Amino acid sequence: MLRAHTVAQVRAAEDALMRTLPEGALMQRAAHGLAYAVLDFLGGGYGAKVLLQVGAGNNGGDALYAGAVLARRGVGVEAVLLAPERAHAEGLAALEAAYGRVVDVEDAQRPDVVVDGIVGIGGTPGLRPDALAALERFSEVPVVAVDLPSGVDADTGELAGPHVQAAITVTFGTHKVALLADPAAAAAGAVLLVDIGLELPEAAVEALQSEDVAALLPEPGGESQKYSRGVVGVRTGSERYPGAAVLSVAGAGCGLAGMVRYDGGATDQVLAAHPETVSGAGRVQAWVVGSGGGDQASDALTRSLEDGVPVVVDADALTATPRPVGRHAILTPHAGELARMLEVPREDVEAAPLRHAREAAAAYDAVVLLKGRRTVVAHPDGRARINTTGVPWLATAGAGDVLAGLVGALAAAGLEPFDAASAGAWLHGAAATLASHGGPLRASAVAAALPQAVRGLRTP
Ligand SMILES: NC(=O)C1=CN([C@@H]2O[C@H](COP(=O)(O)OP(=O)(O)OC[C@H]3O[C@@H](n4cnc5c(N)ncnc54)[C@H](O)[C@@H]3O)[C@@H](O)[C@H]2O)[C@@H](O)CC1
Ligand SMILES: [K+]
Repeated sequence: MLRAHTVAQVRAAEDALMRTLPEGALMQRAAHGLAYAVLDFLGGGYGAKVLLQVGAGNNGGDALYAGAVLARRGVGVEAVLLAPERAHAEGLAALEAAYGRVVDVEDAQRPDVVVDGIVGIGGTPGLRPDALAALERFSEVPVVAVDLPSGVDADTGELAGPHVQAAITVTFGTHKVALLADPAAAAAGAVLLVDIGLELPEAAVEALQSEDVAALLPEPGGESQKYSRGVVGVRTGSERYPGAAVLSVAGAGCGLAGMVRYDGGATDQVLAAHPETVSGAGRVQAWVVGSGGGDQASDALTRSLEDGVPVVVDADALTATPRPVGRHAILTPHAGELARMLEVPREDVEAAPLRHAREAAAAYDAVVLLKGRRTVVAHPDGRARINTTGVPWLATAGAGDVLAGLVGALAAAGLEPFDAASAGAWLHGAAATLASHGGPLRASAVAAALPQAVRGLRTP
């Protein structure tokens, strides 16, 4: 499991560890990890040029100490001090002892890499004009961010004005929430974690990794039969929108549940595309409702909720969802749908997806899966998972229908709603990556790649 912690959690863990270590030891661990990441990024040290942007706090201290390590490896290191009188004194002395130079930004040589040590977890969101001006001097040079891209809100992943756009972020001790949650996560680039030995409490936000998904997936045994593996019922699509039915049945029919039952208005098309489907109402272990259901979606939702089994609620059924609906429901909106559900502008949801997914989970007392580049799964008890698989090509019509069906199959197979939603998002993204191969894809290709994504988890 990849774990992300809040600033308060990190500070408490750092304080506890610092009491057991010699002064400055933690910063040395951080700075060495940072220096080696920069060397890796440069592909070697000798003859390269690095410019450090150094703020007033320990984040700047990390950059200065790392600069000293780099300078001893033959890197030409220059440092711009954004608050010269408050720059980390020992870090500065170390840099100067290694023949690194402090320069005014207008005198700096063109570097191969800029190191962003402006602010870390002690920063307020946004960047001050002097920091912004210093960054703009070499705006086309790749940035390695120290701990976080400066300017983002560490605990929420929200932005408030200008921020650094990093190629990579080297973070210390644990991930920060902003490194998982969009929009900030999109500013972090690739994230490298340097272990500095922190003992951390339960994470504020998690991201499932392949081994976590593998452990959650159902495993058929010799005694298994189709009913014991779970039946997923699908009430999506309509005569007018048969495609949504075909695609949600394709997701539900990924093979993780024992059987798919279709009970909607597009039976002929569903059976033509997926002859293994059973048609008509009957007992199921989870329902999927909403996609392309038009006016019938609300009725399908009511009947499905009455069964008391997990219900995946998508698309047209979302606005008909009672509030609270209860913890057997899994709501799967995109930003526009969540905005309508919470009666807020869509831009507000996009600017703060983690916050809005949590608000909706609390308001509906249900698991909420908010689709996006970094899909958020929020539990009404406050837990949240953020999905890191997928490719931009996945933003294609029908992909959400496949996801709803897949999550329904996992719930029918016995996964808790929170696990079904987060494992479903992971597999959906992994299947999209396989289907894409770096190129465009159709939603049906994502569904077709699901068995391969599952197989990949079982044979590492
Ligand atoms: N505490 C520790 O033991 C360790 C801390 N480490 C580093 O220390 C960082 C935290 O250091 P600090 O607590 O000193 O805080 P920071 O260095 O993150 O920032 C605080 C300073 O930046 C200024 N500032 C705040 N917001 C700003 C903005 N928007 N624009 C410009 N300047 C702004 C403030 O005046 C303050 O002096 C971590 O992110 C990490 O990089 C690491 O060395 C690991 C060990
Ligand atoms: K930084």
